[in-house]
Amino acid sequence: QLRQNFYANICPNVENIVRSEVTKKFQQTFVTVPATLRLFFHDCFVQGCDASVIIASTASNKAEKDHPDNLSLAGDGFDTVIKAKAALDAIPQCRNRVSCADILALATRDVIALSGGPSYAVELGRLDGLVSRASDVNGRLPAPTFNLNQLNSLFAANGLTQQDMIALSAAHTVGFSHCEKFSNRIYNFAPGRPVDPTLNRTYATQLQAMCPKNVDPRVAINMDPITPRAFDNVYFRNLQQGMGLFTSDQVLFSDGRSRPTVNTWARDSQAFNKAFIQAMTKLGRVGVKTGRNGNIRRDCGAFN
Ligand code: HEM
Ligand SMILES: [Ca+2]
Ligand SMILES: [Ca+2]
Repeated sequence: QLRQNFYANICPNVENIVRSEVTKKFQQTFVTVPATLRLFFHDCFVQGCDASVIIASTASNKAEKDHPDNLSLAGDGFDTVIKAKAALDAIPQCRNRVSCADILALATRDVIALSGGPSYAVELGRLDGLVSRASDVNGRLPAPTFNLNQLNSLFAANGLTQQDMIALSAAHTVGFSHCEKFSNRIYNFAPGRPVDPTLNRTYATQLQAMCPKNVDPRVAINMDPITPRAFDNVYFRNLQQGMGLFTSDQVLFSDGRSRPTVNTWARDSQAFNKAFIQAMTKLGRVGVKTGRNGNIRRDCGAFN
């Protein structure tokens, strides 16, 4: 099982070394924050938190990162882990002793704190996985069109409650989305009703301006239009205003079963922070590898 201070005798400075590399990377580009956070989520939901998402494809194996749902993972997340790993490997005592999965868990905690979110103790001791197949991603990641039942059942399959799911969705308080991920909501929602009625009218018009039909597919927009670079509970206030970007965001307010939680966390950032920390800690326990199911990779992007 995981525990805090797992590396106390193996690599006592691991947390400082990772934090200092993540901070350097953050100073170069803010994208480090959303990229690392999303990478951690996509790792944990497929084969557990085992860095399987970081593995590169080879001639004989199409890896998770080349599944369509992972193609939009920003390179800066992978790069953050690789840089932190290199810094650890430069210290003889730490060389190849810290798993890539744990580095990603620590880096995720650090990017959240760097962008103004809560900090928390990270449980450690994950091993890196021995399998990474694109086909394993099928059906394991949520789609932006999901309704509450679909969200709840996918998160429940990972041991997470509706509360955890709502708290984790607030990760969309930072970062970007490509236009195609929500274009259905602004152009062809339903026959005779092009715009999703749960979408704020002004916001819908702004989205149409930023994402015209036939927009360059590389265009990406802020998911939180108000505080895109702050990890905060404005995500929930946006939902109250009809400014959730995806169906899967806005449904948390539209559906009466999740709306009370959204309202509470929109009002009370302390309560949100507490729930978020608990949910991230639970996310970090999903499918953890121990013993013969894993190892510590020498290169996070390739099996030993
Ligand atoms: C609840 C269901 C979720 C759905 C349907 C969903 C879907 C998406 C989609 C479609 C994007 C845009 C990708 C793109 O166009 O590049 C995105 C971005 C993002 N997601 Fe989620 N997501 C969900 C939950 C989460 C969770 C639990 C986390 C982390 C704890 C997370 C973190 C992020 C981040 C940080 C980004 C921005 C990435 C970037 O700017 O590079 N998401 N998500
Ligand atoms: Ca994984
Ligand atoms: Ca924000």
